[in-house]
Amino acid sequence: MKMPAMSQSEVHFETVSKSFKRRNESALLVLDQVSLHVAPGEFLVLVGASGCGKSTLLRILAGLETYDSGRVILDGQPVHGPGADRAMVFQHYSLYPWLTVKDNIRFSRQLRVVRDQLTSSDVEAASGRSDALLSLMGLSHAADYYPNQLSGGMQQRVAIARALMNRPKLLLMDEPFGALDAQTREVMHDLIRHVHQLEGTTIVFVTHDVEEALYLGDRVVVMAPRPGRIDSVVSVPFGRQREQDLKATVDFLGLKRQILHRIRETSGMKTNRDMLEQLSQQGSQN
Ligand SMILES: Nc1ncnc2c1ncn2[C@@H]1O[C@H](COP(=O)(O)OP(=O)(O)OP(=O)(O)O)[C@@H](O)[C@H]1O
Repeated sequence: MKMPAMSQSEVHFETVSKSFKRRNESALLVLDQVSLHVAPGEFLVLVGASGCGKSTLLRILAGLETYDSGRVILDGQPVHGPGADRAMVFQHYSLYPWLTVKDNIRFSRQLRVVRDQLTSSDVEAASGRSDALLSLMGLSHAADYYPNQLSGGMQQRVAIARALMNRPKLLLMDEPFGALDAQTREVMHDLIRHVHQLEGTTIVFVTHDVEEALYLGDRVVVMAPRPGRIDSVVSVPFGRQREQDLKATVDFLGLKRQILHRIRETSGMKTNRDMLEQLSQQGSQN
């Protein structure tokens, strides 16, 4: 199935800083002068230890969070709030339980049609788009199901289809597969890569899973915590045609090890062996 190519966003973070005020404590500097460029059509993945500011960076780009200084430029314009040019997919599926799969996917488009006072042919075009997305996501047979009749992987496919419905130029994904089992995640990885190739939209994707990051991304940005900053950027050298076997290759495993090492180094996390030794010492003292 061929779908019309979307336009693709370009993003510049320019020395962006963000802190959160805390009651009875000094403000928490969550992002410290972060600069980052996301090229049009790029699949960029953010990884890093818990609390290093990945979700905050994504939410700023979505326009859901403010920032204190610096600039976030999306297609030449500063970001000051959410917009129809961006769509976000979260870890939890957040579908409307009272709507069928088909209506969940069409809902945001219908709202837009009403708001923009578009014509009935726009509504028809929206139906064509939702049918195409249902087919792309392998959900045509489930168009009339309700969310509680779907597995987690199916629900997340609906959420992705819904996000794509308005042809966003930028798709923001915050650990979208974090709640799925390993097998379903693999299926979703190939699906989202296929969607990216077909639709061409720029994607910024947050994950804890380095294997997922390397399998999906054109580049992997490693962030470091306290304060949140960019530690390093890895250009993924595997081309865009990837298959699951790639994950077992020496080159893939080498890069994975290198990134995991950076995450451990920057987070100050102890290794498993350090922790086990500490626990066994505590055990022998008791
Ligand atoms: N609204 C908020 N108010 C106060 N502190 C916040 C708020 N949102 C996030 N934080 C803090 O900012 C820091 C960065 O949070 P963020 O969720 O961006 O990190 P993350 O890298 O995505 O973490 P994780 O991988 O655990 O999801 C954390 O210390 C978090 O507790």
